[in-house]
Amino acid sequence: MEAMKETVEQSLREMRETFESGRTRSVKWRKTQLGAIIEMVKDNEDKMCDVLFQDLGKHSTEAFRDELGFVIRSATTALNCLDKWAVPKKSNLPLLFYPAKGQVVSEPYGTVLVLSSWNFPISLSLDPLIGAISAGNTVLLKASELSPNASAFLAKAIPSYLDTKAIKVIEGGPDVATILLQHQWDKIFFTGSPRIGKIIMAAAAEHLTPVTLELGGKCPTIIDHRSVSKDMKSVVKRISGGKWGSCSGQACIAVDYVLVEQSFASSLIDMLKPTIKSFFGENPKESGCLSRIVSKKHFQRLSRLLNDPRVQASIVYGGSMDEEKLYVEPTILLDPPLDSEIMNEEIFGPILPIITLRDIQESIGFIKSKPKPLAIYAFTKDENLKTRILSETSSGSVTFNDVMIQYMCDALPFGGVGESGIGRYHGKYSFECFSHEKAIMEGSLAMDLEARYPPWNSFKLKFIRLAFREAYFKLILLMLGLKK
Ligand SMILES: NC(=O)c1ccc[n+]([C@@H]2O[C@H](COP(=O)([O-])OP(=O)(O)OC[C@H]3O[C@@H](n4cnc5c(N)ncnc54)[C@H](O)[C@@H]3O)[C@@H](O)[C@H]2O)c1
Repeated sequence: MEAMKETVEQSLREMRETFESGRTRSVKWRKTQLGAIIEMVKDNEDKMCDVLFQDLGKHSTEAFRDELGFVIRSATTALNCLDKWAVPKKSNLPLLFYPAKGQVVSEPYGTVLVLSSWNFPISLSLDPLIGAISAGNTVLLKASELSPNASAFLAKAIPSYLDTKAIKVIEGGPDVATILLQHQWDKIFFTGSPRIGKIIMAAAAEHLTPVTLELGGKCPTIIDHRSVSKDMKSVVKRISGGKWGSCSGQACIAVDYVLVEQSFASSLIDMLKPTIKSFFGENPKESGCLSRIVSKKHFQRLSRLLNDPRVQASIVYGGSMDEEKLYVEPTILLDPPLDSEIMNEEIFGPILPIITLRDIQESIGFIKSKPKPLAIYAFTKDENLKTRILSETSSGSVTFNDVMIQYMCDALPFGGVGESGIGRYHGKYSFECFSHEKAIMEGSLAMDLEARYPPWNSFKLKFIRLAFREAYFKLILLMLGLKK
C-alpha cells in the first residue's frame, strides 16, 4: 500500500500541474479528449464486450445498448454541444446598476475523483469522465474491483487514447479508495451504495469538497391495471425488461417491486411467466441473455434474502439458484412479508416481489413510507393518479408508462434525492455537474448612488425600499422631491 500511496500522490501532483497549466480549460483540448473516447470505444468494441461478458455474463447486444452505445452517444452529444454549454451566459442586472454588466461563466472545479460501480462498469466510468472532461477538469478514475476485467481494460486503454497527464486510472478496491479519499479533491463523483456514499461524503466534508452521489434504493412500479388494461401486454413486457433485461436486475433504476390491486395479481403473474420464457427460453441459465450475479458475496446476499422461510413461502415462480454459476433464476414473489429484508433492502437481482393493495391509490402512501427512491414507475392513464404521484411523492425521477428509458434521455437530469443520491448528470447536466458557475459583474464607476452609503436617514430608507421593488418611476419622483 506504500507504493499505492506514492502513486496516488504522484498522480495528483501531475494532474494539478496539468490543470494549473491551463491546458484542460481549452475547448479544443476537451473536444480532442471527447473524440478520443469515441474512438476508444469504437476501436475496442469486441474487447469491451468480452470484458463485460467475463465480469457479468452480459450479452454483447445488452452491453452495446447499456454501455458502449450509450457512451458513444453521450460523448457525441458533449462534443456537439460543448461550444454552446461553455459559452458565458449573459445575466440581466437591475436597471439601477446600469451600465454594469453581469454574466455567468462555467469554470472547471480542478482535479476530480470519479469512483464507479461494477454493474455498468464501462458506462458508469466513462460517462462521468465525459462530463468532467467537457467541463475542463483533470480526472482520476477508479472503477470497481468487482468488475476486474472492465477495470483492467480501462486502466490499459484510457492512457493509450487520452492525455495521460490529465486523465488517470487507478485500479483497486476499498483500500485504494480509502487512500484516494485521504487527499483533497476539487470534486468527488461517486456511483455506488448509500452505505459507502456516507463514507465518501464524510471524507469530502473534511475539505468541504463538493460531491455528487449517484446511489440506489428500491424503485417501485405501480400498475393501475384498470386504466392500462388494453395495453397490458406492453406493460408486462416493459416490467419484465426492467427487472430481468438489464444486468439481471442489478441496476440502480431496475424495477425493484410492483404494486397492484389484489384482484389483478394472479392475471399479472399469468402474463409474466410466458414473457420470461419468451425472453430467456425454457432454461434461462443457458440462454446467454441473462447476466449473472456479479460475485459470490452478492449471490449469497440474494440467497439470504430468498431463503427467509416467509419469503420462500411467497415464491410463485422460479426461485432456483446455482452458486457455482452465480445464477439466480428469474423469480416472482407474491406478497412477501413487508418486514422481510427483501422488502427493505435494494434487491439488485432478478427477483420481483408483487405487493397487493386493496386500492391502487394506496400505492402513494406505500411509497411515502419508504426512503425516497431513485425512480418511480407508474403504468397509468389516470391523470388524477399521475398528479398525486407527482405532487405527493419525492424521487429522483418519475416515469409514466415505461421503465428505465429515462436514463437514456440526456435532455433529462439523472440523479437521486434523499437516500437515493445528491446531484445529477447526463447531457448538459453533466457539464454543469463538473463546473462551478462563477458570477461575474462588471461594475461601472460612471454613477454613484449616495443612498448606498451612511449616514443613514429616512430619505435613504425610502430610496432603498423602492430600489428593492425596482419601482423606478417612484424613485425618480422621490429624487425630484415629488414623492414623500
Ligand atoms: N445512481 C446510479 O447511477 C447507480 C448506478 C449503479 C449502481 N448504483 C448503486 O450502487 C450500488 C451497487 O454498487 P456497488 O456494489 O459497486 O457499490 P459500493 O458502494 O459497494 O461500491 C462503489 C465504489 O465504492 C468503492 N468502495 C467500496 N468500499 C469502499 C470504502 N469502504 N471506502 C471507499 N470506497 C469504497 C468501490 O471500490 C467502488 O468503486 C447499488 O446500491 C446501486 O443502486 C447506483
